[in-house]
Amino acid sequence: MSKVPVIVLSGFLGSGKTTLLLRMLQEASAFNLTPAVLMNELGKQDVDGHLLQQASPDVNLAKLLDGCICCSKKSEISDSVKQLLARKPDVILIELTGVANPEEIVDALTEPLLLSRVKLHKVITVLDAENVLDYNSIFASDRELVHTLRRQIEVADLLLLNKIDLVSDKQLTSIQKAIRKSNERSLLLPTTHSQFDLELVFSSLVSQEPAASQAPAFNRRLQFQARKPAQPPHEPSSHPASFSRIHTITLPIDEHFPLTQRIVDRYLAKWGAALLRAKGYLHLGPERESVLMQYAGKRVNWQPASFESAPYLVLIGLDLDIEALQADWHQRLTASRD
Ligand SMILES: Nc1nc2c(ncn2[C@@H]2O[C@H](COP(=O)(O)OP(=O)(O)OP(=O)(O)O)[C@@H](O)[C@H]2O)c(=O)[nH]1
Repeated sequence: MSKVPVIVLSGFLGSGKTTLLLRMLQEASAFNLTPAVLMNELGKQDVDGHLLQQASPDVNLAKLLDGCICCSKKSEISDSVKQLLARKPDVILIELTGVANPEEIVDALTEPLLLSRVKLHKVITVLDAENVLDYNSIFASDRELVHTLRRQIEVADLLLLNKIDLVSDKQLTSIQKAIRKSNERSLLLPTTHSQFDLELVFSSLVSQEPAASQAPAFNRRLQFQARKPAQPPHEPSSHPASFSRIHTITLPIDEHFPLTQRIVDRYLAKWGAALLRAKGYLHLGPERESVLMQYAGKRVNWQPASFESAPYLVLIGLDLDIEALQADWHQRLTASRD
C-alpha cells in the first residue's frame, strides 16, 4: 500500500496559512489530486473551518479545536489522520496553529500505526513579512515561543515570505537576509496572499517520488526515526510546550445589543497592542449584516460573509488580562444600547 503524502502548513498567527490552504484546495483538482485537510485552531470557535467549508464544501475535513497539536491535542492527531485516511485522499494537508512547532507533528506522524500509512512530503512555513523580524523582541520574555518560531523557519522545506505588499523593497531585502541566517537551504519565495506556482508542491505528488537525496529534510528525518524502536503513541513530548502563555478567549455576543464596526474598531484600538490575533463572524447594525473580521499583524480586515449561526469573536494574545478584556467588551456592548 503506497503511503499518503502529508504537507504541513506552519507559520505564526495570521501569517497567511489559511489563505494558502484555500488556494491549495482550489488548485488541487487541476493536478488531479483529492486532498483531505486536518485543521488545528487554538480557539473553541472555528473561523478557518467555516471559511474552508464555504470555499470547498466537499472537502474531507477533520478539525482539532481548542488547543494546539503541539501539546494538549497531540494524542488526537493519530485518530484524526486515520479518519482522513479512511476516505482515501491523494494528499493530506495539515494546517498547524501559529504557535506549533512543526517538529511536533512529525513526531506524531511517526507513531507505529501511522508510519506505514503516511509520509511527510513538505513543511511549508508562511511568514508575515511586515512583522516577522519583530518577534524576537516582542516575545523576548518567552523563550519557548521564540524557539518555536525559529524552528518554524529552520525546519521548513519551503518558506513563503508573505504579505510583501506591506513592506518596501529595501525592507524586503533585509528581511530575506535575516531569514537566510536561520535557513539557507530552502526555497524562499516572496508572496502576496500566499500566491505562488503550486506546481512546485503538487507536481512531485503526481509524478514519481523524489530521489532519497532530494527528499525534504523532514522526510529524511522521518525515515531515520522509523528505524528507531517504536515510541509509545502518546508519550509526553520532549519539546517544550510553546503556547503555555498564549491565551485564547471567546467574547460572548448578546444579539440584544446592536453591534457596530465602530465598537469593534474602538475595542481593538484599545486592546490591539496586547493581541496577537483576533477573528470572528459578527452581525452588524440593525440589518444584522454578516461580516468576517480578521485582526492580524496589527491590521484589521473586514469582509462580507455569509454566516447564519451565532456570532462570536475570538481573541488570542500573550498573558492576556482576560477579566479586563471581558469587562470592557461587556461595558461597550451595554453602552451601545443606551
Ligand atoms: N495585506 C495582506 N494581507 C494578507 C496577505 N495574506 C493574507 N492576508 C490577510 O491576513 C489575515 C490572516 O490570514 P490567514 O490566512 O487567516 O492567516 P493564518 O496564518 O491562517 O491565521 P491563523 O490561522 O489565525 O494563524 C487575513 O485577513 C488575510 O486576508 C497578504 O499577502 N497581504
